[in-house]
Amino acid sequence: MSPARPPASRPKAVKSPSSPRLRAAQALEQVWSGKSLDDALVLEGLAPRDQAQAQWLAFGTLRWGLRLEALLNLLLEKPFKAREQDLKALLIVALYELDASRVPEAVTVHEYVALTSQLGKDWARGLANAVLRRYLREKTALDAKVDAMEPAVAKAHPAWLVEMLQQAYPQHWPAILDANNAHPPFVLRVNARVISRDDYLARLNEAGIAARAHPASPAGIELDTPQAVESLPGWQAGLASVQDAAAQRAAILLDPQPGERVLDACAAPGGKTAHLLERADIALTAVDISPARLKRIRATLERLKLPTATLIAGDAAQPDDWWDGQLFDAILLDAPCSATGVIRRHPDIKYLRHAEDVAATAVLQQALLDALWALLRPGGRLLYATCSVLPAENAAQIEAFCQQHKDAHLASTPGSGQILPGTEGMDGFFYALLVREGQ
Ligand SMILES: C[S@@+](CC[C@H](N)C(=O)[O-])C[C@H]1O[C@@H](n2cnc3c(N)ncnc32)[C@H](O)[C@@H]1O
Repeated sequence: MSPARPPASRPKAVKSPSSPRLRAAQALEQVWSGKSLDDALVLEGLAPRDQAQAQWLAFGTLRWGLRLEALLNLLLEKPFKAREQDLKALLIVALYELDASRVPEAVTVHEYVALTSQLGKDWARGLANAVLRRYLREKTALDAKVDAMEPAVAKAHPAWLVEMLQQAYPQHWPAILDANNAHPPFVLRVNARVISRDDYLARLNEAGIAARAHPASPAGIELDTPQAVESLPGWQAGLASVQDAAAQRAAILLDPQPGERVLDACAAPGGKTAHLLERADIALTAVDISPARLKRIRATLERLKLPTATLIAGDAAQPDDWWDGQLFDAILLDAPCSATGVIRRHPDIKYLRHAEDVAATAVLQQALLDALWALLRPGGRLLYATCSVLPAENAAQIEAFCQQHKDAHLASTPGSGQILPGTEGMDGFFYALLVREGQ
């Protein structure tokens, strides 16, 4: 009698797969469970080309995932079980790639079918093959079916956000959804301390990088295609930074004057801190609650060769813990917010934010405003900023603040107010410049 054969070993899923497609699928699965895309997408160990593909797939899949999930449901006889979320994520990435890439479809299907084995799910090869081939056969009809579903599904947004946008912008909400699904432009801010915009445009031109002056920001330059920052002329010498034109408005609106004491209250990673220092010689204090993020400010100021600022890890809503008691001439409060204005840059927001977060964030913003107002000298100005499009965090927040603080006056400065995503190519932002009455 021959000895009993050992049971056939089941293939095991690979932890850090070499396939960029699997890395994107893993990232999607982790964002579903609450991780940010920055933390979820692991690029280590991939060649630069594969890193770019993993990023392209992860961003595209998160941008359109809520729609692709509905599409996948139309293709399945029964939904995936909890232990099959890895397979579900892989098929959603596959549907995105089949729709968005120019790789021959048969090759793409073949690749994804093979990847089911790397998940340790050989049994799913037939299923993946059938689902993806049926999608290709019935694409037009299936896409039309999803187009006809409610806007939250067809335009891939969470239903709560669509409802809030419809309420706030009864005319404009469809354009906001479209802008959130568009690819963001790659925008630079030229360091005005060391080079003019025209001269930096000439440097880009010499380097063969197509770019033009941004119409919405005096220091802004928009590139035709995104670039690795290290390949930009004078990057290490601090000639330029990456920053959307809407974010570039903060320093312009606060307009720091030489010698002023300025507080940047929620400062990390420091894009606006640096811009303030590029515009004037000021005594700047930058506070952020996250010590890890505060380190990034230091690195940014060093690269840009800017004068030092006082950097403090602290809670801006509890100034007694860190304030030296001297009033500020100007304060920037770039408050934590829903980030609903920058979804085109951070599509994971569609999964990570929830309706109840908006009210909770508004409470935090109010506490920050109240605490910081007491630090402003009479006649001084506080610029309140968010990258949100929701009135509860913006206009309604400021209206309530002005009602409760009779010494607060809302300045009607051009360029302030609500910027909707896509307006003049910008991210969605909100600015309110408050002046404290008195001398
Ligand atoms: C919108 S981001 C600021 C972006 C920054 N101004 C820039 O331009 O690079 C908000 C920041 O607020 C910080 N933050 C959140 N709650 C805070 C608090 N209570 N006190 C101070 N900082 C806080 C977060 O760590 C985050 O870095």
